[in-house]
Amino acid sequence: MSDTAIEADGLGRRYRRGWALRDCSFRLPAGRVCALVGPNGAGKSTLLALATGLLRPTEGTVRVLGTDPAAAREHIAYVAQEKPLHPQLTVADTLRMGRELNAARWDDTTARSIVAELDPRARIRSLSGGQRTRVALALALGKRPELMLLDEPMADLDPLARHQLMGALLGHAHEQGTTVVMSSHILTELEGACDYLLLVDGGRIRLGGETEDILAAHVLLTGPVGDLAPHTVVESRTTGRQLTALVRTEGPVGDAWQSMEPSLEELLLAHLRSPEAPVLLTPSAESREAVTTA
Ligand SMILES: Nc1ncnc2c1ncn2[C@@H]1O[C@H](COP(=O)(O)OP(=O)(O)OP(=O)(O)O)[C@@H](O)[C@H]1O
Repeated sequence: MSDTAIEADGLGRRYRRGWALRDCSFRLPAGRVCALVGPNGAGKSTLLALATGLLRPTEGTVRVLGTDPAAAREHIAYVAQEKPLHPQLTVADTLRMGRELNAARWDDTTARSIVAELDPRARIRSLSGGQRTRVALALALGKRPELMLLDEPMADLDPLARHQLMGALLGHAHEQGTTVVMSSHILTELEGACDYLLLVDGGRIRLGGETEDILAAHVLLTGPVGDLAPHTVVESRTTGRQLTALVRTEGPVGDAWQSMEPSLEELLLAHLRSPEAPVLLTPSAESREAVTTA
């Protein structure tokens, strides 16, 4: 089993109207639960589709579980944003199809538990968006994949269902050592769930690495307006004579400043408001290809 779930090197994808993703080099170690965040149109779905092998790169490479994405497909479960399922099949037929397609590994107990509250005779076309999500997640978990790629999986679930399914997903991932990549716009939901982070913005990776290490590399400073050197300023705001700034520290912070660790939401929002802030990849998130060829 590879110790790397995804490794991208100079990865790019162009559509007719321009680049959706460009110059992406990063590594996602295996066994992590990774939040994939970024604004609308940032390139998150494109990155996930490239990792499944459903899209081909225009430039660069992506390797998944140590091999070509197409060769790894059997070990990948992908839940696309639009949750494509066969509308005319029933819930029970859909799970049966999952079992037949993945006979060697199928986890029927988990798959059934995810859809336990649905009528097995109900046709997919008659289900609500959130109910379809349940079926799509049941298929994904039933497959016992090594890598789950989930594109906004929780977006149309009610808060209770979201809580329950997130718990089931994380419990399963923990038990099986599955790597999970989950795109989402709900930052507070990701905070407790994900131990790894990829921030994509404008088709490029802006932050990558262990959530804890990325948070620890930043502080929120409040103090008198003044020079913040040698620290790297991600974002700063002045109110009268008071300055509030999110910085990457380059040494001790002077006594004049009050410092606080930012929340994940504060950190991400500051980076999204400051596209010029330098990229930060922790050592584990650096592509080995890029490192060895640099
Ligand atoms: N099939 C396509 N044809 C042409 N352009 C596309 C296609 N798919 C995506 N794009 C463009 O590529 C860019 C990235 O889109 P993508 O769907 O990857 O973003 P995203 O981060 O997943 O967005 P969202 O959060 O809104 O789902 C956007 O500018 C989008 O318009």
